[in-house]
Amino acid sequence: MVLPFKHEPFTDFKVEENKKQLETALTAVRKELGREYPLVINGEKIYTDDKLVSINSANKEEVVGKVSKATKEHVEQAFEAAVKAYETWRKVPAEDRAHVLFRAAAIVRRRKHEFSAWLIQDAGKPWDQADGDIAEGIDFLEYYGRQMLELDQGKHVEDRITENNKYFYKAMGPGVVIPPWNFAFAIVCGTVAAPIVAGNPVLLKPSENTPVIAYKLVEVLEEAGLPKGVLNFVSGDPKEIGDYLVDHKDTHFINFTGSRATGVRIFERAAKIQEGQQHLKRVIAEMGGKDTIIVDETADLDLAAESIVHSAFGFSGQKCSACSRAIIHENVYDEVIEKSIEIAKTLTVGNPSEENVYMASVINQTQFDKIKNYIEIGKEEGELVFGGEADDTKGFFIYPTIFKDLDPKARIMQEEIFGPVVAFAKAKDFDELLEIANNTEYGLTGAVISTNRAHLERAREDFHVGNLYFNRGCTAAIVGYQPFGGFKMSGTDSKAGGPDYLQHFLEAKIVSEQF
Ligand SMILES: NC(=O)c1ccc[n+]([C@@H]2O[C@H](COP(=O)([O-])OP(=O)(O)OC[C@H]3O[C@@H](n4cnc5c(N)ncnc54)[C@H](O)[C@@H]3O)[C@@H](O)[C@H]2O)c1
Ligand SMILES: N[C@@H](CCC=O)C(=O)O
Repeated sequence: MVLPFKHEPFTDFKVEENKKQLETALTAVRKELGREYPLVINGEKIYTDDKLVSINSANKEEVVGKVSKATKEHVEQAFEAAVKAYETWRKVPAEDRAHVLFRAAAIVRRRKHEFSAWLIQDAGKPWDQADGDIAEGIDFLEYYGRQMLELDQGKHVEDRITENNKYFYKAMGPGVVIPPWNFAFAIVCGTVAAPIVAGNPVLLKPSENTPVIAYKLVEVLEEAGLPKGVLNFVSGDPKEIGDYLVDHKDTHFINFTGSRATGVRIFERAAKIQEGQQHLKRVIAEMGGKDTIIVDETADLDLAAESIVHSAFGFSGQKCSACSRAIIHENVYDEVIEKSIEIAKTLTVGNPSEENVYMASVINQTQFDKIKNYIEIGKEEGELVFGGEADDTKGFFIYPTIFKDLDPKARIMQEEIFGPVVAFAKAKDFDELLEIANNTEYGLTGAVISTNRAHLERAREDFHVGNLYFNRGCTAAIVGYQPFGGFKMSGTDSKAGGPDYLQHFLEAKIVSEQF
C-alpha cells in the first residue's frame, strides 16, 4: 500500500534551522571538491585517465570534480551489460522495481541539503532553485513508482464467450538517457527513473557540464538496491560517444532533453536502421523554448510584472520554460515595463553558495559569450532599458537585461537565448497578442495575464504551447500537477511527470486465449 502522491514541499530558508542545515551541507561538500569519479558499467567502477573537469561557474578556479570519460569500448561494454540485465530486470515484479524508486526517494529526502549543496556547486543554482530541483527529483521517483504500479494492472479489454483477453504492458529493451545540465538532478532523475521502473536497463550519458551530481544519483540508486547492469554511467564527450550511443543497434529508445539542434540530430539518426537491429527506436526529445507571457489591458499589472520578471530571471533564464518574450497590450505597455524594471532592480546577483542570492553565474564560457552576443544584437534590434552588463573575471555573470520595442520577427524575439534577457513588444488587441505569441517555431510554455474570461478561454484553445498558465508565470511546473512538454520544435510533448509518460518506455501486448 503506497500513500497517494503529493509533491515534495520546498524548504523555507528563512527558518534558521533550515538555513544552518544547508550551510553545514555546503561546508561538507566543499571538503569533497576536486574528487575523482568513475564510470559505472555492470556495477563495476572504472576510473579512466582522461577526465571531464567540472568547474564552479561562479568561481572558475574551483574544480567541483573530475569525472571519468567513457570511450566507445566502454559504451560497448555498457550495452553488453544492459542487454544481459534486461533479461532479468524486466521479470522483476513491478512492485519491487517501484520500491527501488521509493527507497531512492527516501535516501535523497534524508540527504536533501547535501544534494542541494552539490547542485549549488556543480550547476550554479541559488539555494531556492537547488532545493526545487532536488524536490522535483524526489517527485519523479515517487510519481513514476506509483505510475508503474498502476500500469502493471494492464487495461480492461472485452472477452467473448470462451475467450480470455489480457492487455498488458512490457518493457521494451535497453536504451540511452541524454539529459541537459540545467535541471542537473531533477531531469537526470526523471529521465532515468521512468525507463528503469518500466523494466528497461539504461546507459546514462550525463551533461559534460554537470556530471558530478549525476554520479551522485547513480550511487543513490545503487544504495536503493538497483541490480548491477541496470544503470550504466557512461559520462563522456558527446562528440566522441554521442552518435555511437544513439546509433547503436541495441538502443531501443533515446530519452533526450536538450537543445533543438542536438534533439533534431538525434531524431534523424535514430530513424536509420543499423545492421542487426530488429526494432524501430523510440525518440523522446524535449527541446528548447522561446516562451511568451502576454498581458492584456484588463490585467493586474503588478502580477504581470512579477510574473514576467521571475519567469525571465529565475536561475538566470536558464530554463527551457523561461519567459524571454513579453507581449503587452499598448494601453498598459509602458506601465508594465516600468513595473518590471522596478522589480528587476531589487534582484541580487552573486555567488550561489551565499544566502539570498537571486541569480548566479551562467553555466560556462560558451553560454556567457552567446548571451553577451545576443545582448549586442538586442541593442541593434530594440532599446536596452535595463541591465546589459556582463562580467567573466571570476565567474560567468550576466545581469538581468530588459529590451523594449522589438519587432516580433527580431532575432531576440525568435531565437532561444537561454540567459537573463527578456524582450518586450506591444500589440493593439488580443488577436495580435496571440498572433505574436504563436509566431515562433517553438511551443513549450506560455502565460496569459488577464481578468477577461473570454480572452482566457480563447487562449486555452489558440495559444499553441504544451504548458499554458493563466495569471502566473510560465516556469515551475510540478510533477503530477502540471506534466511538462512542448509542441512544435520544442519536442515530442512527452509530458514528463504526467500520467502517460511511462508508456514511452513500454510496449503494449495482448494475449488472447481460447478455452
Ligand atoms: N523541453 C524541456 O523539457 C527541456 C528541459 C531542460 C532543458 N531544455 C533545453 O536544453 C537546452 C540546454 O541544455 P544543453 O545546453 O545541455 O543542451 P545540449 O543539446 O547542448 O546538450 C544536451 C545533452 O545532449 C548531449 N549531446 C550533445 N551533442 C550530442 C550528440 N551529438 N549526440 C548525443 N548527445 C549529445 C550533451 O552532452 C547533453 O548531455 C536548452 O535548449 C533548453 O531549452 C529543454
Ligand atoms: N520544468 C521546468 C523547466 C525545465 C526546463 O528547463 C519548469 O517548468 O520551469
